[in-house]
Amino acid sequence: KEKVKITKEQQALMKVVVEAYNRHQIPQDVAKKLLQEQYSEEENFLLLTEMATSQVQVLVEFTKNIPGFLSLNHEDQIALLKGSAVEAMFLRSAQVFSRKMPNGHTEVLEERIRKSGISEEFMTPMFNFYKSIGELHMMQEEQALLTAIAILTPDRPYVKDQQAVERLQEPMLDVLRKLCVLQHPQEPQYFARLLGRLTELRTLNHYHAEMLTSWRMNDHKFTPLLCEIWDVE
Ligand SMILES: CC(C)NC(=O)n1c(-c2ccccc2)cc2c1CN(S(=O)(=O)c1cccs1)CC2
Repeated sequence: KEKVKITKEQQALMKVVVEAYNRHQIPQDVAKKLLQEQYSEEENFLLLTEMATSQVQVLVEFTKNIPGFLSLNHEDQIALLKGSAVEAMFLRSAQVFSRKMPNGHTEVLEERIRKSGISEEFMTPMFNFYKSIGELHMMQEEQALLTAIAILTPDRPYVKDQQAVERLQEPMLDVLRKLCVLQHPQEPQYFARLLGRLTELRTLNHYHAEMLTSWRMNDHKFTPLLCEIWDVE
């Protein structure tokens, strides 16, 4: 059985990505607000708008710290950010949702999200995803690398130089694969399960587009940043 070894430069790459991931966290006070006293549907929606807007800012800062990203063609940088924004939001949501919270908090959080004006039909796939991420008990290195891998997806719409994006994504996939083998020796399928979550994420893109349409119907307002990153209005 070949001994899997993470090289010095892979160690360095992982360190940069994990530090960037941890440096750019959503302000806890915003997440805490969701757990505080009873909110109306309208206020829950506004809170999610605030959290999602803050997360997009965090996403942009994290992405700028991915080695090589800023050397990509500028239009491609925008195409990758817009193409991955919703997936990164769902991935971050799943990580926030499956974080160990004082007992009862997860249920309160779920309640607030369910009462925020999002149509019932999107709740099941959304919460199924949160739970499927939670079951993986991902380490923060895995969370950071998986988010970077999702952002560096070469076949997003309008990406011109896909090879350049592949050249950035492949080293991330290599180090994540080795990390999974080293951290989960008794679960050889773990890396494949992580990548399977990325496939599940893509289906959530579709649900999100439908959510947006239904919100627009009942005249829900979003922030300029969300409108820009989601291409609405
Ligand atoms: C952590 C942040 C990024 N999560 C977040 O904002 N959530 C969370 C969520 C999940 C777990 C814990 C805490 C929060 C659920 C939902 C959203 C946002 N979206 S949205 O972006 O479509 C939206 C924006 C405005 C109105 S609806 C709807 C669903």
